Amino acid sequence: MVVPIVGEHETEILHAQTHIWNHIFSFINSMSLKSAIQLNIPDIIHKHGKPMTLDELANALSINKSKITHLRRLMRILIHSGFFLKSAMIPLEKGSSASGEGEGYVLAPPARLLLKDEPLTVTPFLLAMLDPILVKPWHHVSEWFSSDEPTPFEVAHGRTFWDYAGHEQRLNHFFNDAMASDAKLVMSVVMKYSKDVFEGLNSIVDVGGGTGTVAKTIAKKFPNLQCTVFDLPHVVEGLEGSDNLSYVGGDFFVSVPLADALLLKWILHDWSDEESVKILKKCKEAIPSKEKGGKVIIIDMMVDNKIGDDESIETQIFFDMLMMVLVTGRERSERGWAKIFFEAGFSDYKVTPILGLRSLIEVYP
Ligand SMILES: C[S@@+](CC[C@H](N)C(=O)[O-])C[C@H]1O[C@@H](n2cnc3c(N)ncnc32)[C@H](O)[C@@H]1O
Repeated sequence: MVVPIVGEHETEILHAQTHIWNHIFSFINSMSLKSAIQLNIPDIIHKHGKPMTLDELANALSINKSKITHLRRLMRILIHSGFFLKSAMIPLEKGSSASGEGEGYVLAPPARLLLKDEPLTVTPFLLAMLDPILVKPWHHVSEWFSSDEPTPFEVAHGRTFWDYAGHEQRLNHFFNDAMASDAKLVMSVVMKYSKDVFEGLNSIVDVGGGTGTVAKTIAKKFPNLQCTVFDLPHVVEGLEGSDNLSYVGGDFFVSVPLADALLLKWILHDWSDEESVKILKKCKEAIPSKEKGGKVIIIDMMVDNKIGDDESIETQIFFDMLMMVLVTGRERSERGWAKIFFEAGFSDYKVTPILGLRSLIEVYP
């Protein structure tokens, strides 16, 4: 143990400085990960099939030779943040310019979800959330607190997120791709553990269903169930349905297509309580009574402070801040959810916590 040679007061100050530095530079974790994805590092190491030396990685990346030692520094932070491991391997060949440690890089378990060909990849979500369009509003949060604008996004870009996505094709595409990638992961779990929520229905509308990843999964598993994807016109424009899948453009503040059940995945966390109650009231108008099987199925976060582990708590708080900065929404506790359900005239709900930080909530008229 190193005996401190400064007093208690100075030790405290120096600790405080480290804590602040650590927070100042937290973005370096996200940006380093983004660089690795853009360089295709997880896929290259995965395809290599065995531990990959720095030299082999540098060759495969065709980076400028003068950058090899910098690549090692990038890999070091990614090892520290748990995306790669170094495993002991064959000794280095003579003349190698690698670090001399005789080890190669392999993927750590979370990096598997960053592979491009992995069906449940999170890469499109990562690239979307760290795109300059979505990062810029974070520079305007303090200014937003003293402005009349509803969101920092509007301070930064002069219009709402949804309006911007309707006019800027690049944002529309990368955001829809991000949502589709998340929808695949979520549906893989829902179809395995909660498929029964769709049993007995004749029709379902995926409200704000994006480009239809969720609805396509349901339509395939339930060929007799009529599935409709309902979203803003610019999102569903030009998309082709199939026998039991169709696309409808519209605005859920105006009306929602009629169906036995409605699905709202990652919708209500985008909106304030007041706006969410309006959407839920439109949903209630579109479904039959509880006795006739009418229900709204919500897939969204239910904040639980007793969740226990620090990473989960911090991730819930990150999402709540994200909703504050990009849109007018929030993440809700069970109490927050119950409040908007009852205000919109629903009578009961059932929570199935099968999706990690998110839950499947059935809400009955
Ligand atoms: C966070 S995304 C969720 C997409 C999809 N449900 C998913 O989880 O993969 C929110 C969706 O709501 C749609 N949306 C926003 N405002 C809308 C409105 N007024 N009427 C219909 N859809 C809307 C967006 O276009 C977007 O596809």
